[in-house]
Amino acid sequence: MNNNGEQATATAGSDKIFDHVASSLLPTKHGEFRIHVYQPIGETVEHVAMVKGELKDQEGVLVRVHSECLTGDIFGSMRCDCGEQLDAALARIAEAGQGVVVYLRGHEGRGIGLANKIKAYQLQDQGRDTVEANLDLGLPVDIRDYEVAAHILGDLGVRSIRLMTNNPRKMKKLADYGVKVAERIPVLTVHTQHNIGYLRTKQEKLGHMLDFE
Ligand SMILES: Nc1nc2c(ncn2[C@@H]2O[C@H](COP(=O)(O)OP(=O)(O)OP(=O)(O)O)[C@@H](O)[C@H]2O)c(=O)[nH]1
Ligand SMILES: [Zn+2]
Repeated sequence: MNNNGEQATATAGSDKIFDHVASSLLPTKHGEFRIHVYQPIGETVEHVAMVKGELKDQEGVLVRVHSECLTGDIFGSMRCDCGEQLDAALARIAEAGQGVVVYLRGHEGRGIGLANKIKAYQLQDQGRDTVEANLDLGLPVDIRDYEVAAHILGDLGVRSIRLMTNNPRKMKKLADYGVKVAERIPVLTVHTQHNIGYLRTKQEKLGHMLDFE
């Protein structure tokens, strides 16, 4: 489907990697968006693009590529800043009148899944940081891939993006998949006693650009 909900097929070159399976208007507390659902070929996971305004052939489109975080996005967990970042991104896009949040399912826990993330939280309560906890579980620190996000942006027709992120790895991966990242826009959220350790580890071990002591 294109931005107006008409049927289309997502391809990059000749390699079709997903079906664009559904699209509808979606009124939200940030105003009206169009929601698009994408399903990778042969998978059951459903990714989402929340689109505001016309994106086709546009330069410098505001984009948030957001990794699913059930605890933060849905339940308002204060262990991380995901929910706050998602809300801030939707608000900023609404204010600009144009942009998209690409919401990546299957990215939970930086790719290790919900149960493993919760196991990691338990280890964090025993003093490990977010990186050490994954390693203690015998799991990689971050196995997220952004190819599908790049294809979704291609399907929406954006020419270049202003990416709302603090994560340089995400920027590089998207660029490696052919997305023209014109600018990075920091997504700064409030530090609390609950998330300060998580944010500090992101800054010190994962290279996130977070400007605090
Ligand atoms: N394994 C693990 N994953 C976590 C933890 N806290 C949050 N996450 C996951 O981390 C993902 C969010 O990634 P982050 O590294 O926080 O941020 P980012 O999206 O890479 O970068 P930004 O664009 O700057 O937000 C979500 O999928 C969360 O479920 C944790 O303690 N352990
Ligand atoms: Zn989170």
